[in-house]
Amino acid sequence: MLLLRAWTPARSFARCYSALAQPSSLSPPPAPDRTKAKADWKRRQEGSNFVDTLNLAVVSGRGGAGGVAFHREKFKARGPPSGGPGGAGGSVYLVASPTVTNLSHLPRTVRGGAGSPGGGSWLAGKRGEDVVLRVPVGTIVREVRREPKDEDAAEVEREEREQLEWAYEANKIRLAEAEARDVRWKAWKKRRDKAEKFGNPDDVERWEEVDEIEIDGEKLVALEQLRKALFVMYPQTELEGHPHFLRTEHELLSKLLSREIEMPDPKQRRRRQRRRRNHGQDDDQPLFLDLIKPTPLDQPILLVAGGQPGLGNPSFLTHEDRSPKYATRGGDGEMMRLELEVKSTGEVGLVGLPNAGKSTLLRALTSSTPRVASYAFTTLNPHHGTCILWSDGTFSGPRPSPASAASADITDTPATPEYFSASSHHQSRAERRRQLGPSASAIDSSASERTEVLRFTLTDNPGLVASSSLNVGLGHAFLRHIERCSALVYVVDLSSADPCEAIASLRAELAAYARVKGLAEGELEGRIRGVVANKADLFGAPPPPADEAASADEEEEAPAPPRPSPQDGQRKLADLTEFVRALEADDVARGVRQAGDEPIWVVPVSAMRRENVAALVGKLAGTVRAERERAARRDELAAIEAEEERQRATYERWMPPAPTEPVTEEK
Ligand SMILES: Nc1nc2c(ncn2[C@@H]2O[C@H](COP(=O)(O)OP(=O)(O)OP(=O)(O)O)[C@@H](O)[C@H]2O)c(=O)[nH]1
Ligand SMILES: [Mg+2]
Repeated sequence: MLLLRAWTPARSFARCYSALAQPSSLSPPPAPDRTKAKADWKRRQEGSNFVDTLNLAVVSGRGGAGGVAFHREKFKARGPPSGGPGGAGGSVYLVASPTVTNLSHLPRTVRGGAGSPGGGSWLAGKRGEDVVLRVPVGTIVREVRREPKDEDAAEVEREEREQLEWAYEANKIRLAEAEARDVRWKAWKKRRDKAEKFGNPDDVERWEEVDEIEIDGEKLVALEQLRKALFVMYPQTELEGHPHFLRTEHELLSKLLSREIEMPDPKQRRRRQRRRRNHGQDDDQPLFLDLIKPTPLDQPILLVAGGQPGLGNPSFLTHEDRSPKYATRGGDGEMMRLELEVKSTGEVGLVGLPNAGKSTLLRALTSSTPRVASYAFTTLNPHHGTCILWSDGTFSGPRPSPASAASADITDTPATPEYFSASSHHQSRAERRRQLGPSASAIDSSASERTEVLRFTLTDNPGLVASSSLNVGLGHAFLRHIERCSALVYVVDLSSADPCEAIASLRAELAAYARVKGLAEGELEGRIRGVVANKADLFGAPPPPADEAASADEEEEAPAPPRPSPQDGQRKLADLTEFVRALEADDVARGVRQAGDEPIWVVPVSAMRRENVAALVGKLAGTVRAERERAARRDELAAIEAEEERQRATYERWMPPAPTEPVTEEK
């Protein structure tokens, strides 16, 4: 009865609830991440379903029970046992995939399929379906454990253990009785057979069941409950005094006691934590994965293994027991709670204040189309683009835009660019090519001759504001994606009042964030490789109006404020370069940067008008090549170190230890 009481849903719910309500004294629950909720809300407001942090539970499927059946055939009334084994439960795997960019496709609970029970005619049950979670490359996976630290949970565990011990004791008594009875029965049968053959059968005493040892009622209930959870019985079978069955039961209970297998939970009311490697020992660390590289598809990472399949009744066939009328149930699935955090990995990350033109730049250099608008925080999640450099000196990033509306297609575009609008969908290819203008056809015509020289990824990050590092606003939600880029580039608005001030502010934020996250001193500032001075077109005379109608409109409007001269722009650019050199010297003095490193480049561009972007691509390509060389050198060094370590370990294993005491020679 006690066992039943321990497993009633109401009780376990009350316990779970109190376990949640009472914070454990050892590990205080983390404060709710308000910034995350705010970031998600803001993204939803903008119509984006980008999710970069997620808590989810993964549960593997339960194994199917083995079948209990006997073969039936014409002229063969009592065939052999023919129950098939159950199907194994489905496991849950994890794969870091380059084709996934966020976690919005993942549900809160992921379940592996349950295995089907085995059938008659030796038919095995169907395997439960495996589930593969696909997460973006750059995802950090942490296992969250709610340890049953509080007294209530410990009490449940103690009760469970007690039930198991009682069941074990009851089974032991019954087994001893059954075995003794078996011996007596065999002796009695021998006597009776002899008497029937040679003498008077009435001389042999009647077979009498000897009174069995009385077992405590609670212990019997505990045994019955566990029996139900462990075995499937043939209909209308009474195996209470069956020695072979009791022996199998004894083996299973011993394994449960020594924690070789887990306690079953017949109704699946409670999910078990992931099985510890050392069965209940605390030395098994929670799972932690940092998926920097894509996982090979043939080597997915196993999170929780599916439950073991149950055995069919032929598995219990022995010389003594020719018709076993029982099979075992499948093992329970496991559960693991995970916390996923995506930190995008890009080769070059764009860092800048809001409205500096980072998204416009990404559109100009790659075929990625992040939203662009003249207000701050247009971008709320990172956007990636790939820039390809061809042998003829061109780069195939941007989709060529209609020449007549060169600027209109970039500024203040809706979320869906016109390239994807319904009208352009139904255009013929020739029609679209005509619309794209002569530049597109020039590139296309030489496409067969040119070859790809370099390909790199660029990441447009949300704009940073002062105190982002303190998680103000959507601070860390934005900064986390900068952490992983191997090279960083500042994007500043050259036409703003003080571009140097912008760089100083960005630099301070990066330094503070590195400090908050426990990164090395100057880790993020040290990754700055260049500065893009954007909006250089705002200096000097405005471009001529596109058509007459537009110029007529402008004449009616109030006169525009005077534009700064090209000389102003050059002066600002020189100041900016000087400021960057001073920062570089400071970095070298602090040891963040090496004196021989390539200098930080400063390139003026107009991302909107796509002017001087070719020069910028050249600089970015140089940076990417240098970074790749550096990474290759690092990998080489790590490989040499690992090899040295391996050789040292081998040497220590095979060489005799040095004598500790001086050996005295006998004379
Ligand atoms: N004149 C001029 N305007 C530009 C240039 N680049 C961007 N802009 C304008 O600047 C505004 C902001 O551009 P975005 O690309 O959205 O800026 P952002 O840095 O991505 O902004 P957030 O996403 O808010 O961080 C838009 O109105 C663009 O049209 C440029 O080279 N010249
Ligand atoms: Mg943007």
